[in-house]
Amino acid sequence: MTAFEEFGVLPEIGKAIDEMEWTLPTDIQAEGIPLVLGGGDVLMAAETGSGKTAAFCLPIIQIVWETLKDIQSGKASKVSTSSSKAWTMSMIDRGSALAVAPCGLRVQSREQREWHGGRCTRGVQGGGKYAFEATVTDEGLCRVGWSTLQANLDLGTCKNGFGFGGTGKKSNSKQFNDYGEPFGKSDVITCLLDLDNGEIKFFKNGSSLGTAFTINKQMLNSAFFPAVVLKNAEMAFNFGEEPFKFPLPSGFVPIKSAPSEKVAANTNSGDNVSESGVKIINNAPQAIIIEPSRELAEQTSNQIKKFKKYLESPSIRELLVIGGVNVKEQISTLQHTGADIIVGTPGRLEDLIQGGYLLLTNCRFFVLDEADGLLKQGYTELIERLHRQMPKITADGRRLQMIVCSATLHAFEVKKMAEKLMHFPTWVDLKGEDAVPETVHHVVAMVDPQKDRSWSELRRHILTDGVHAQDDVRIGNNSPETLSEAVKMLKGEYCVRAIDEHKMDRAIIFCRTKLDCDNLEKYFKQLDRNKYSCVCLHGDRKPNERKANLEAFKKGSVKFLVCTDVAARGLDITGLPFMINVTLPDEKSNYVHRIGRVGRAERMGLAISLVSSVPEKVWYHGEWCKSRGRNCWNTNLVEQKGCCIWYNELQFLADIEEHLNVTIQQVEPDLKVPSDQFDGKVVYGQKRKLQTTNYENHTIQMAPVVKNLTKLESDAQLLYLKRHLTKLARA
Ligand SMILES: Nc1ncnc2c1ncn2[C@@H]1O[C@H](COP(=O)(O)OP(=O)(O)OP(=O)(O)O)[C@@H](O)[C@H]1O
Repeated sequence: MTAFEEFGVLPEIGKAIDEMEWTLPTDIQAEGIPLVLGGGDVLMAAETGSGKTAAFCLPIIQIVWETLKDIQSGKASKVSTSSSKAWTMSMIDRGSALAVAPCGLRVQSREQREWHGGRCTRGVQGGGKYAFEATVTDEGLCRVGWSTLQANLDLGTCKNGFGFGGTGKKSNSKQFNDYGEPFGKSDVITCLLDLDNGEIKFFKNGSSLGTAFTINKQMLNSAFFPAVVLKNAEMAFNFGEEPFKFPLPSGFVPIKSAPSEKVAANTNSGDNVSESGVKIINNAPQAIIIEPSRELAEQTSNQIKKFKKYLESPSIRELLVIGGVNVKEQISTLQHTGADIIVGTPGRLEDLIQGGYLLLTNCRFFVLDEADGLLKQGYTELIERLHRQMPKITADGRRLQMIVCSATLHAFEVKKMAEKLMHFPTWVDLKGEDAVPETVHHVVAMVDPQKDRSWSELRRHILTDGVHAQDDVRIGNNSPETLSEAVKMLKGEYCVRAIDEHKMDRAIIFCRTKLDCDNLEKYFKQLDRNKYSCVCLHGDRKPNERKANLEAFKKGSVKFLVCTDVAARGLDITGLPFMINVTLPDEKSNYVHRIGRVGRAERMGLAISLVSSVPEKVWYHGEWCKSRGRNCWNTNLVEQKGCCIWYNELQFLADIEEHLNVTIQQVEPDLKVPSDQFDGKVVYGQKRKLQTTNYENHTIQMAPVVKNLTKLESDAQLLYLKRHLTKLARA
């Protein structure tokens, strides 16, 4: 049995892991895998390079495969449907503060400022006349009526919801109009839906209040569900389980007596367990994994391919859904081959979902990798929208599981999102704060153009970004602009010096802008295209070039990868020894991610950040810049409607240090890293020699303890036997 199997992983997956020569799960895997297998929502916060990808991919692959197997063997079709037949208020399709009693026939909200609504587990469609009774059981504000599944839970505030409120108003599409009369505690409201004539009306304590709404023809084909919304109030429902308190007008029946062919399931609530149970639908995957970049999505998809290698009959179909690739191919795969697990970037995923090519009806895993990054990139709404469209209980009765990962999960946005979308999530948080792995040595080198005047004598230097084209920049003038230009020149020199000093033959180099990357690439080529062979990875490069460049770097056919933050997160390049930050990121979490490209999987890495001691004027093309930087040479400051800002790296350094609660070691401009600074024994890119690793030497570490325990157990057993035999002899 492999160590992974002891954590509940299937032997077939264990075999694939064995082939990858992973001996033991990392800490995050040991904690995370059982939690996901157990069915919970999990937030995984662990350092860069600690193996988070496998921590969520392995259990997902396993459950997806087990489900496929169940479907194949016909087990899934035996899923109980008894509860699904009940007419109750949904435990799932409801606002966060709406409590539903276990019987499902009484709801309450004690929220005083906001309205919280809910819908019934069943609805009706396709003609007929139906009714249910709602009784006000406590003081407060109530609105009750009918809505389709597309309607807001806040009944009456969109075109798909029709409500009658206690203040004597009817409401639809936020139009609140006088209707009937007010109602309150102990009043019984009969809600009547006439699908033959397209009418909704209400009775109060048996007296008709007249027609409240007429339903247009288009909407009449939709399924309508009993719905309610409350503000600090309570209501009880009778869908026909009990005799009604007041007689119904002729032709109307209690909704519970609707003929089965007219009954619709509330698919928002997962009460869509059909008699035939789970079905495989080609374009309705079981898992959606969202990644912030194409490269990362591809990497995760490749890992899944490796893990699922020995899972056969049925085999798992995974699909990569990223931009820059022909969408028609993705659509065709979805329609013809199908997909069980989708790994994708947000934009393309959304296109396919909105286009109806990708269905969320069977989705049981919703994974946000690099979640804080996704939220910071502005995908909060998209995530919420997708989450809303996913059934909260799957067709075989399992709850939708949401898994959220990052090395920097300690962000306000993440906590807010988790509170809103996740169901009692468990935090697997190994450090309790954002942290840098021990395997990364990170240092900063000050670039001070006032102390280091070498820039004034440079005969050859990096092409700078041109922000000072309109400024009076010249040697001898110590203006902020001149010093800023000097920093740009010096950074090119320091970067080359760092490479030479550490004899780097493999490094990832981060620049702030795409232009900075291009300029550094040019400079390297100008200096020596073999010694400093490099490729660029940033958003202006074509998808194919990006892919080829990353491949070239991974294969070692070029030494340096010059990139923007597009490559900051998640990229896993085995044994990468060095990383250089030409400019610090303004987002502190990105510092953690950037330096985390080295020091992964227990290998050592060195990260050097060049930090300007003076403010540097840089490009900043915001929404106001029509071309978003392309051929834009507006060197005015943003305050003057331009596209430049003054960048204060010292401040960013202070922010990073405060966030990580560390003082980052400073090195001299010679960029030597004192060997006694760390343990002095490291070879960057290789595993630590003298220290025991967390997982590789685990068995060796544990051996004496296990031996001791075995002896104690055997002693205890002998003692027991001796006593028992003595007792027997005495008897
Ligand atoms: N149990 C294990 N044993 C050995 N190597 C492992 C194990 N788990 C993961 N790895 C390796 O560790 C490296 C980092 O894993 P992964 O990319 O999942 O890290 P991560 O925690 O997601 O990092 P980041 O936060 O940067 O995205 C990969 O090369 C992976 O193959």
